[in-house]
Amino acid sequence: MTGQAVNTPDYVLLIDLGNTRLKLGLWHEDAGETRYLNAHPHQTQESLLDWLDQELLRLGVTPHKAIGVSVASQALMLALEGFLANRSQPIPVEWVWPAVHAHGVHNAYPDPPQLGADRWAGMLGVMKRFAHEDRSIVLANFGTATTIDTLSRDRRFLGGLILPGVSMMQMALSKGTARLPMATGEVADYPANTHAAITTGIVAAQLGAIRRQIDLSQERDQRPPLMCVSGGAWDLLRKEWHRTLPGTLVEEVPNVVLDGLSLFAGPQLRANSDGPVV
Ligand SMILES: Nc1ncnc2c1ncn2[C@@H]1O[C@H](COP(=O)(O)OP(=O)(O)O)[C@@H](O)[C@H]1O
Ligand SMILES: CC(C)(COP(=O)(O)O)[C@@H](O)C(=O)NCCC(=O)O
Repeated sequence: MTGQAVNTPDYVLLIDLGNTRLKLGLWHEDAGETRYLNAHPHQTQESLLDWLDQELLRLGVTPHKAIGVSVASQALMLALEGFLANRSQPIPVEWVWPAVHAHGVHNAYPDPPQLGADRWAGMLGVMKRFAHEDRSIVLANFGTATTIDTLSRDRRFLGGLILPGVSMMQMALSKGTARLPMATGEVADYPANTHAAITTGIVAAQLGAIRRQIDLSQERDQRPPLMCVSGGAWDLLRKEWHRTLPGTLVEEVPNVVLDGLSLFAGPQLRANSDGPVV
């Protein structure tokens, strides 16, 4: 029937369900590429599902399945699965969980399910994107939390840091003290007002943590790592990054988690994985 979405076996919906936003992509099997769609916050389940409905209507094709990672609540995952399963053309969801090894990457976590699935997909995403890079890769994701993960030259995920994200740091200071506001100041060398003092402290904490991981790679490899950055809060840090870490190679990879997920979308590529896809 004209105008009706067709359930097409060569399209796979990619879902990155973070603590703040859902990020969506569409993998096209024949073209071997991902169309990055959009992102939406999920303060309320209802508004998220309304938004998703609109996004799916706009696609013009119905993916035959979805592949996702989630670090959000089980309840939200189930709501999303139910919503996609109950459409006139159902889209079953396969969730990707961290494994000991997948797509050429070894996982440092002795208990892989403990690792955030988004961090694992991020490591696979940089691996895919920079397959020929002969240096360590440090991926900093500035999401709800900030994570700073290192992939070694021989493609082992070595481990990484978790710290509160930019907004979470701002909220913690404002909620946990009597006198500190939600800061909106500018970064300064020696801040002389409260807003600037908070903003500068937060930016310094974020970039200082990254410097630590860069220095560790430098010591181990005797050369600097390739730095990759992603996440909604990166925009707030970009300017200060270039001021405090001049000369550091940096690649902006906003869709790196979706890139990692796309490895599980194609049958040939998926066969290379020994990780659980459940
Ligand atoms: N329009 C926006 N909506 C929500 N968060 C935003 C927005 N713009 C920037 N941010 C920042 O991005 C963070 C969320 O980034 P995101 O990559 O979506 O995180 P997550 O993967 O945890 O869902 C927020 O904590 C906030 O600091
Ligand atoms: C660290 C995280 C909260 C980051 O989530 P995000 O900010 O991307 O929503 C998430 O990856 C997570 O819940 N991890 C589990 C613990 C771990 O990775 O060790």
